[in-house]
Amino acid sequence: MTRTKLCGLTRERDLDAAIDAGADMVGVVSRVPIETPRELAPDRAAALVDRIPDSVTSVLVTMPETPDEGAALVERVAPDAIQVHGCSPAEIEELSERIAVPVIAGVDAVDDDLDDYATVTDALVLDSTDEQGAGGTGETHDWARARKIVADLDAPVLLAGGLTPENVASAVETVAPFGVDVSSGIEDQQGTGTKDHAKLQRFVARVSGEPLRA
Ligand SMILES: O=C(O)c1ccccc1N[C@@H]1O[C@H](COP(=O)(O)O)[C@@H](O)[C@H]1O
Repeated sequence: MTRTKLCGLTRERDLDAAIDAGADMVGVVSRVPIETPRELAPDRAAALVDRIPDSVTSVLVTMPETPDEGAALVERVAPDAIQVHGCSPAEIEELSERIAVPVIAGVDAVDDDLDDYATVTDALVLDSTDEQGAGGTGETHDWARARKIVADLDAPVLLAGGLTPENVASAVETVAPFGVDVSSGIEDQQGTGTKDHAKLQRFVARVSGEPLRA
């Protein structure tokens, strides 16, 4: 079974739609040093996380400057897992030692040090990142290379980067990841930070291969 993570949720109604659609994981973005419409203040991120039922994994997506900053944000937002972008393996190892929740590393699919991340994290998000390591770019990457990474790495890999309801079934077939992760591809217009509920339902249905829920 391929897990589905729907990310960059900014509104209660989008979060509820993601949960109703059957997402396994849902993500909120907070404290990132880039311009993104998906960024929430920590208290707002905490309020959304508080709404998520135990059956769905809440993921805090962030780009901490230091492990201390990441640990403080986890304490404030109280997610089930933290996804960090732009961190070195050493910083991730230090963060893991300070918190009680799993750490997911957001990494660029073209990097060649992914083994170093796999040894210190609970999972990887294999993404198309910008020069600061941020995701949410809406860009796909080389899925043939991604398939090899998934097969070779000793850690669960979530495939991200430019996934949409239209291409996700093909991505799953080509890459065979542990899970898939989407943000901009289910927005009403790319880059708005608000989700199109029909798109997110279609995305989850295409991953599971099940007919759309009523
Ligand atoms: O979404 C963002 O703005 C963001 C900012 C900083 C770090 C990560 C971010 N998003 C992550 O990007 C992938 C999916 O991106 P997309 O589907 O290509 O838009 C996902 O893991 C988000 O958590």
